[in-house]
Amino acid sequence: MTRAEIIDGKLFAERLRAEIGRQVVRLREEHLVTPGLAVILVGEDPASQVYVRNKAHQARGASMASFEYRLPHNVPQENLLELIARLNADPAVHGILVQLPLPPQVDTDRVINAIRPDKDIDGFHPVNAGALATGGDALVPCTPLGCLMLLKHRLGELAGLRAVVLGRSNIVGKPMASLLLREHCTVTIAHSKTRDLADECRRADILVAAVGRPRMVPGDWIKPGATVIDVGINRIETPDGKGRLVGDVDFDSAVQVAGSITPVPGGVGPMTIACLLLNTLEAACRQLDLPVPSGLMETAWG
Ligand SMILES: Nc1nc2c(c(=O)[nH]1)N[C@@H](CN(C=O)c1ccc(C(=O)N[C@@H](CCC(=O)O)C(=O)O)cc1)CN2
Repeated sequence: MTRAEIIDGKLFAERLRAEIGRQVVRLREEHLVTPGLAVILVGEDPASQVYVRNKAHQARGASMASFEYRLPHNVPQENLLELIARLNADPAVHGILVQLPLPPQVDTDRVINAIRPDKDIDGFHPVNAGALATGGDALVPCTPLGCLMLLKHRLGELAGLRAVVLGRSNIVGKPMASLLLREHCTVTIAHSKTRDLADECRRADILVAAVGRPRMVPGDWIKPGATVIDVGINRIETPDGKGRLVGDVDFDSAVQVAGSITPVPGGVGPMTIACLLLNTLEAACRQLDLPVPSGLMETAWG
């Protein structure tokens, strides 16, 4: 059996970010506007600190303005809501992101609902979630948007393909299913209560695994030649004590069966931040009634 093609999300994300950077410079030259991204981190979770640092760094790398807010883990919810209200009203800020997860004293839904929908570059606000589900103009959650870009890059036309999305979260599973439906795939959402999970997966031309369980999907759940998108980022123990990241798919067995597959790390993860920058650029253009640059993905891969 030949090995699957590895879908290089890191390279794709680098090229996409470079193209976003060129569009940001053009926006500044032609319209005197600099897209601004505000990132809020509550607490000291080590992984979240890394993601927030990377988001701010990559926003600056794409010539955007970046504003970082770090709040203590025990911050009262009201203080966080006040900060969001201030950023909602700030014309230099076009996109607002609150890094998840939040500590237990904070009601995540209240926080997400407090962000102005047109500045919600995570696409988590119910207005954006509803618009995506009903086929309207939405800011789309970054991870599923990144997955879709990788799929279109690999497969081109997706219409008619059978897609299984493993996982039903609001952040990945549900928006991923909506995006695939929008591309005219035949979509199944599978989850922990799905009967005959392995058989469901084996029917998929496209399998998106987003369950957060290390190496849950073995190679024999995969249809030969299928495209596998692994959203999982799970840190596991190793004998040397250093630990390492693995996905929700058992890469070593899956790579023998699939037609193409995203690795972990270096697959979907880097696309999440690139798509965040894309959403920030889009949000800035919409707020200022300027045309949203199109074809960025095609140009990036050009
Ligand atoms: N407000 C949000 N919070 C969270 C989101 C989100 O989209 N919005 N997603 C995740 C974390 N996340 C971005 O915030 C994220 C996760 C992983 C990566 C990434 O590039 N991963 C690398 C590996 C990194 C490592 O070594 O640890 C990879 O997969 O190659 C980027 C962003 C939860 N919270």
